[in-house]
Amino acid sequence: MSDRLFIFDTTLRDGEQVPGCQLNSIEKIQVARALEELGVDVIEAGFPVSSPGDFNSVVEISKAVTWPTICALTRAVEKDIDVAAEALKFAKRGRIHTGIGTSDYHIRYKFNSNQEEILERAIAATKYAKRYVEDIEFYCEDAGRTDNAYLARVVEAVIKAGATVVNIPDTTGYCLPDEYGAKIKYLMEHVDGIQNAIISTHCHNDLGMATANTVQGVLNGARQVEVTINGIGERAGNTSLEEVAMIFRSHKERGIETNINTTKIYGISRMVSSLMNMPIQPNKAIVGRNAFAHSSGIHQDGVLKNRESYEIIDPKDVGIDDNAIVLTARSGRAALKHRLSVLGVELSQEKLDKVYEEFLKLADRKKDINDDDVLMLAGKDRTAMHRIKLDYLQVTSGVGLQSVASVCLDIAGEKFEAAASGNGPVDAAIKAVKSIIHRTMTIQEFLIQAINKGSDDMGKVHMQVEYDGNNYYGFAANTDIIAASVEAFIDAINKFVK
Ligand SMILES: CC(=O)SCCNC(=O)CCNC(=O)[C@H](O)C(C)(C)COP(=O)(O)OP(=O)(O)OC[C@H]1O[C@@H](n2cnc3c(N)ncnc32)[C@H](O)[C@@H]1OP(=O)(O)O
Ligand SMILES: CC(C)C(=O)C(=O)O
Ligand SMILES: [Mg+2]
Repeated sequence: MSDRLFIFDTTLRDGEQVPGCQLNSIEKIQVARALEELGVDVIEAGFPVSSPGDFNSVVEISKAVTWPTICALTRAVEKDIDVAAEALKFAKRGRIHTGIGTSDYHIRYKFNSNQEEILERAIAATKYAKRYVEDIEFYCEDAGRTDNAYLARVVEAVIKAGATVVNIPDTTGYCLPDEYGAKIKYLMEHVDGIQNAIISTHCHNDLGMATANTVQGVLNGARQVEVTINGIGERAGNTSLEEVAMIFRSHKERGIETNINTTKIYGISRMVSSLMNMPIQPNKAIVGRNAFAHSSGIHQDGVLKNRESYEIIDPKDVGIDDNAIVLTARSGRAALKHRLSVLGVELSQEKLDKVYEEFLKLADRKKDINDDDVLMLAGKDRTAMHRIKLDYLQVTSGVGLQSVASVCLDIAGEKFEAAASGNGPVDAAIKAVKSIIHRTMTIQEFLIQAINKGSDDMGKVHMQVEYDGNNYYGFAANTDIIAASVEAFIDAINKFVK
């Protein structure tokens, strides 16, 4: 029998506290709907007393979302609780999340108070919130640095006062995993009435231990975890939802189940990153660009033989189409052969060895080896299937001269000629091609690179052409860089002229 772990997402509250990550109501609704689809149990939608905008977002999210509980944060202050209750009035299931700092740091310096007074304020706030909604969560802020015996007294008192969930935040990310786990265990064993409430974790990542602490909390009895997409949150962030969901999915033997549809993880991760303008570090677990990318030969060989040699998660389980075999100077023949085979090229071992030698020379100079590079090294003519081909090109250019180009295109076996002048030889040749093709196309990017050193070098051209609202990519390599430019342009055109 598995135990159900409730997922409380606070991307829109703790996550949104991060400088530069503020969202407007429309964006918050978009994220809230995606969280609902992902299968979270609770969405912490905001801190309504903090501003009219945040109040309005909680109202609108409450209307937009159907089944997850909508939670609003407050201080242990009556006005905050009144405003939160008002903001939650459209929620099908509303929760008020109130609380106060319980560590000596908070009691002495933030509140200039003492433990008994804080205990009274905690009870009063819980009772006050209970007048509005049944579901009350109480947070003991800085519980990570709160003495366990006092913490147990507060937890017991707020459960008696009506709290349905008690949150034990490691607000400053200070705890070690065994220490945090022991804290939860202590509460499970010492609080009278603990069975009447769910214990929640809320861990920050200041020492990079948010996820480890959360897991220890769960293994010692917590049944709700407070998490964010991509681990976004105050300072170094919160525990990331995707990590917790995948940890318990990967370790079924621990008997913990969530309602998360993990195949939605990657999509919402990208959405949050782009709406909040918060890039994801490439090596971020589960959702980083490199999380399923293999770039060294021994790993690539192992993965190609059996994915599980180097992958503990199937990328499809988190909504990523496939893993990536990235070709670099650390790749071996197995990876090169695989990429060529995906591109429809099969080589004998002898030819593969030769191409591999050239590949290594190129990869030492160029970090990113793409399909076009690989095909070029294998000596494959990518243009064989093209409908439009460059038949001939003649250009006059020089200092003090107007550049003029004449081109002839072979379009499905028929020849078309044109000439044009331009601002340089490439411009003249491109204009001549355009006068034959008659479509509105714009060159968005144009990159010329040398492959080797020396004046007899091949020039490689990458071009991005915009047509009818879409971007098409063209590539060509030639010792004549003007010819390479025109060929790259024609390569891009062949992608939309069928
Ligand atoms: C750990 C966390 O993430 S907690 C959530 C953090 N999020 C936020 O703070 C965002 C929203 N905050 C806000 O919009 C504002 O801070 C408000 C509206 C809550 C309060 O604004 P102000 O009235 O101007 O107070 P200010 O922010 O300067 O100071 C906070 C006050 O709340 C008190 N306070 C802080 N936490 C609590 C609490 N849990 N319960 C009761 N009082 C609290 C502080 O002691 C301080 O009171 P004081 O001025 O009497 O010393
Ligand atoms: C408001 C509380 C739950 C919080 O965010 C924290 O303690 O980190
Ligand atoms: Mg927090």
